[in-house]
Amino acid sequence: MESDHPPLPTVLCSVLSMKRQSCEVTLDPGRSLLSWRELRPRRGRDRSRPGGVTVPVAEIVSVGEAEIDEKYYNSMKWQHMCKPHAFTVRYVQRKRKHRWRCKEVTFWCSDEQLFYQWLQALHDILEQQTHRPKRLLVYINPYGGKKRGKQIYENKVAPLFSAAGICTDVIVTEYANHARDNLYEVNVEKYDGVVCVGGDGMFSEVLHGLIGRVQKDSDVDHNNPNAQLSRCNIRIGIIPAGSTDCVCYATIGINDPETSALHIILGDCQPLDVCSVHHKRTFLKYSVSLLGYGFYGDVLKYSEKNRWLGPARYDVSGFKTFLTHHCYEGSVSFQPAKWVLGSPRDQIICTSRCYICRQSSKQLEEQQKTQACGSEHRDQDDDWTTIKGKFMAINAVSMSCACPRSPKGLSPAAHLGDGSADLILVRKCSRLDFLRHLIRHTSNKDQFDFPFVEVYRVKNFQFTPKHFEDEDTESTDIGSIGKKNFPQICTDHPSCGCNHVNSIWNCDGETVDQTAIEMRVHCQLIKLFARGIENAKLEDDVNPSKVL
Ligand SMILES: Nc1ncnc2c1ncn2[C@@H]1O[C@H](COP(=O)(O)OP(=O)(O)OP(=O)(O)O)[C@@H](O)[C@H]1O
Repeated sequence: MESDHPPLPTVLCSVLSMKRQSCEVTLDPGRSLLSWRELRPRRGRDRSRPGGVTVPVAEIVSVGEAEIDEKYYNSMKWQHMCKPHAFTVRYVQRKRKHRWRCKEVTFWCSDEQLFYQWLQALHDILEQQTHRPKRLLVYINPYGGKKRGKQIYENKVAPLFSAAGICTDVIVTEYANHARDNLYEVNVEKYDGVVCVGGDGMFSEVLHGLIGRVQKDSDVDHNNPNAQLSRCNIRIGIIPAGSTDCVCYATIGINDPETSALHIILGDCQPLDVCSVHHKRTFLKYSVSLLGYGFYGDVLKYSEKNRWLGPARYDVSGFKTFLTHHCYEGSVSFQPAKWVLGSPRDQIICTSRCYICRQSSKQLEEQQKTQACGSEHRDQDDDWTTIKGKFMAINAVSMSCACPRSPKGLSPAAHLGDGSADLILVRKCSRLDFLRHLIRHTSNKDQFDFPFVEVYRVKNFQFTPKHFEDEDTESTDIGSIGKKNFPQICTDHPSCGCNHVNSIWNCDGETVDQTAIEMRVHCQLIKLFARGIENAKLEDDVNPSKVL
């Protein structure tokens, strides 16, 4: 009688040589682990402790025939090898602060047959990692950040892609929006991912190109603020080479090109919420990190005027904006995200394999199933909350927005893929109070714990500046009002600090001209080659390569 169970994969275990030491090397396909340990620990090592390394197959970067170093081979002849038969395994090694490095180890086999058996077994097991990309489209911004995009890609990323057997088509952009426009034309189907080498602006270009392309292909009108956008299944990789690299930092935990390249090679997948921003029935932009009016809008306005200062422009402009201390009047309406499990002040940080994001993912799947069966999913329209006032800042963040300058970010407990954004309202306050609020972003204290700060977890919101409410809203474009210096109405005396012109919206570091906007969160609209920020303690229990 035949058994119903598939045959158990056989464990391959051999004695191979590594750095002139005999090692017991084991490939356990059942547990997806490659491990090795020295049979006789080298002098100076603790002999009572069996040393060894275990690497999950999921973290092997590549396996290949070793490049033979003649000198080394000659010194190996004592092992009775008449021909060199060695293979090299490259794998991920975790360093401090979420930094990854590609480590390599070479094993020497006593005969050709054993060598091919190992090579075949390792190739077979890597073939099963079907989520890994084989072909990538790469866009390089040669002018982002310190203008080192090309150099970073060629020196740190391309050699790793090539070692991992990834084919690439590389486009060095020639003008702003080159990547975005190109994504409307290329045959994206033939790629497993799109990689951008640059900063947040470059990522935003690729994001707009890809989402726009998918909506075009599936006949979705992106000008309709209520349209159900089609999800993009092609993943985006970010090789950080910009000034801030906020999206990379918040999804991987570090701005490091080699770490990002390794996440791409391993085929990581992190779903990400995207917010659409509209003015009436006109699409303006997509945002994945910060949509900020008031303080962060003004910081961007000044920093754009001073691009020649390079990355330092953000500090200069932040300081200047703080000194000007403007507040803006208007009304904010929003619908709370009632179904999400977390709240902005619960201190539950979004980490890799985040439970809250996974729950949203399940809900999204169920919603899509219901829609596929013909039932309409309807949002409730009756739970709008409106807040009127004078604001120093209105920020909607769909991720923590952590970056090296602000390691906790604007909303430390915001989630990457829960389908919501944290709406932070900083009401008019003294300069000192505002400074206290800003300083809290760099400390462990709750930055929302002030009487002038409110935070809500929302699925959408609308903002109307004060003067816009007083005007004929159907015919007036707010951007042009600002430009014409239309007299502004402040309900207090002019000395109240309310600004006479509007601020602008800062949408992921790009300016938006219109001030009256509506924003909606699209749950897990795109996917990144990332895994969220690893919780070092948890990850240690689950897998990483470690000395046992
Ligand atoms: N070849 C190019 N010439 C001029 N501008 C370009 C080119 N390629 C891309 N851009 C534009 O440059 C802008 C800034 O690029 P990028 O985001 O890479 O760097 P950055 O602004 O220094 O970094 P960050 O956005 O992280 O602060 C983007 O908005 C992008 O559209």
